[in-house]
Amino acid sequence: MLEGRHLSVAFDGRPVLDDISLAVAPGERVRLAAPSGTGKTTLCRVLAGYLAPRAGEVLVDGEPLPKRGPCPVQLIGQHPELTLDPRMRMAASLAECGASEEELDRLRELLGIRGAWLSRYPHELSGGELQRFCIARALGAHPSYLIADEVSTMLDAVTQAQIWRALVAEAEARAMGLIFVSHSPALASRLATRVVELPVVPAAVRG
Ligand SMILES: Nc1ncnc2c1ncn2[C@@H]1O[C@H](COP(=O)(O)OP(=O)(O)OP(=O)(O)O)[C@@H](O)[C@H]1O
Repeated sequence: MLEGRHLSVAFDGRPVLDDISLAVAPGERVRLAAPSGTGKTTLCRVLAGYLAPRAGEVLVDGEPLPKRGPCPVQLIGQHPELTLDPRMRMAASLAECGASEEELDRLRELLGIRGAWLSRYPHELSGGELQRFCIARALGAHPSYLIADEVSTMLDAVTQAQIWRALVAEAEARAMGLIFVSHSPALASRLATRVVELPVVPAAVRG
């Protein structure tokens, strides 16, 4: 079980998340829904250990996220170009996730990553091509929970469908919990097994 307990976050003294709790079970596909600017990305970052909340805790099977080693919660964001080291060729970036060669071959096949892309640098690939690498890296780290924050916003419909097919197949095969943010109602209703509505922090609390 992935749990966020009583999470609060403020930026420059302005509360964005106020006492949010949620729990996601293995195999669930939970959509985080809320208006733009409400704190969905912020919550994703907290749940994956990228951002420390000012109050509350994140637990996986009752334990805090590890400080070292592969994180059981992997986050894929909206900006793959910001995630990858611009000085590393894609093959090296992909290998960083620690998966075996056999597993990397399988993930490349699953996500339609072409062999010719491996010797390139990030700036020599399109956003959609880069995103496939980010997804492969996240899956290669064998997370128990995967958070996908608007991962397919920049992709055409065919690529979007291919990537989501792959993500759902992996999630089902591994009983991996999936938390996702998508502004596409059609995609969201097809994928989600549950929807969590994030409350808008009222102005009185925001100050
Ligand atoms: N590092 C930061 N410093 C200051 N404010 C921030 C920071 N990150 C996010 N915010 C603010 O926190 C609020 C929530 O942002 P967040 O990106 O989590 O919203 P969101 O629900 O994901 O929005 P969208 O649907 O538009 O992507 C916004 O008002 C944003 O401007």
